[in-house]
Amino acid sequence: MTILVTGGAGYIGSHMVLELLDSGESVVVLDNLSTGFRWAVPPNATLVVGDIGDQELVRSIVRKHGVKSIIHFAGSIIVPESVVDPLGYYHNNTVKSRALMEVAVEMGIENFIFSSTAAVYGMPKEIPVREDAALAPMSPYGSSKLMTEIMLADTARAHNFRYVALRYFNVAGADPKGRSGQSTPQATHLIKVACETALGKRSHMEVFGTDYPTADGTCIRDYIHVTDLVRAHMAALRHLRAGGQSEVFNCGYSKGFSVLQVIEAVKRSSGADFEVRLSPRRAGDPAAIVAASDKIRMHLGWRPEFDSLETITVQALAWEAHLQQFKHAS
Ligand SMILES: NC(=O)c1ccc[n+]([C@@H]2O[C@H](COP(=O)([O-])OP(=O)(O)OC[C@H]3O[C@@H](n4cnc5c(N)ncnc54)[C@H](O)[C@@H]3O)[C@@H](O)[C@H]2O)c1
Ligand SMILES: O=c1ccn([C@@H]2O[C@H](COP(=O)(O)OP(=O)(O)O[C@H]3O[C@H](CO)[C@H](O)[C@H](O)[C@H]3O)[C@@H](O)[C@H]2O)c(=O)[nH]1
Repeated sequence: MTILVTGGAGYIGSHMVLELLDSGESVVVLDNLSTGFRWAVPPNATLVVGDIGDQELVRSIVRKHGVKSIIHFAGSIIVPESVVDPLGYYHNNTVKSRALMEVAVEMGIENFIFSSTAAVYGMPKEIPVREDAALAPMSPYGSSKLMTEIMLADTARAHNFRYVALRYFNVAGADPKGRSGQSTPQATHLIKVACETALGKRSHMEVFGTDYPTADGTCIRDYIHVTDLVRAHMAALRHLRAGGQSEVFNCGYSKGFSVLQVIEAVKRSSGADFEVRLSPRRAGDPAAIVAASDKIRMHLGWRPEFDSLETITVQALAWEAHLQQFKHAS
């Protein structure tokens, strides 16, 4: 009953692999290492270096390892990059997800868990945003993920195929045991950038937009610890294995923090007072987005354990310091 984790050499995927192995599962990772790292896959998981769009390769992995469940993280993830390269994003996120799903249906995969995103909502009318809110992505990244969600829903209606799509809000933090963390060089995510600046890897950082209609003028996001997020996947897997129906769940804490509040938290956790420059808005950013999280709590019994901005920033800083020491990624 091996689980195929696509994108398992990446930030969230590597935490998923650790959680699965900790739970005694057998894991095979398929990753093209475009943004992931070979070292991020623990030796007791099998790593196949290749592309999710390579159907013959996926077929052979499913056959060889007796895969019954797929957790699909592989994709391109940067909102502003998707604005300048929409076709690249539709190709990697939508077209290749379709290829993967086609093999999943053909090979009788019973459980499929998909990494969706809060970006499918765009700028929601009501906050916290519920799963049944209008879907109006503001970036090709969000659209590329929404199109995959639509394909999943249609496929589940037509075939013996069940899925859970998890709409992640802003994922941050690192493995509490210090085994993995966000390692992407030239990362663009706020907490990662702030941690790099706190540790002197960058001379300063920027705040993108101070004229949003929020209390302090900067964007509000719901930051979820990566370990709580992968535990939501474990709950989704149990749900599907028990014969549960296809569902879509938000993954967030229902708590919003502004960009300036996050930077303050990183300053407090690190004790470093670094330079912060106020800059114009970045393309594709909604002003505020916070998850309604009652559905996942109720249906999957998910209970977060690390829902504090301080815990997230302290562990993200610890991982950043580890990276600097060992120069895993540069
Ligand atoms: N990080 C976030 O805040 C966030 C929020 C919402 C959703 N997500 C989603 O979660 C998933 C994982 O994100 P992450 O932050 O771990 O990013 P990441 O870049 O660290 O991981 C993505 C992994 O997928 C691999 N990959 C990319 N395209 C591939 C392909 N065609 N074939 C095989 N492997 C491929 C990369 O090498 C990498 O290891 C993505 O689907 C992303 O859209 C992330
Ligand atoms: O150096 C930085 C980096 C970010 N920001 C701001 O911080 C906020 C958060 O930005 P991130 O880049 O950390 O995250 P996003 O909200 O753009 O996107 C993330 O969350 C989305 C859902 O909300 C998607 O899931 C997406 O995959 C994931 O990258 C935004 O207002 C952004 O403009 C800065 O001010 N300075």
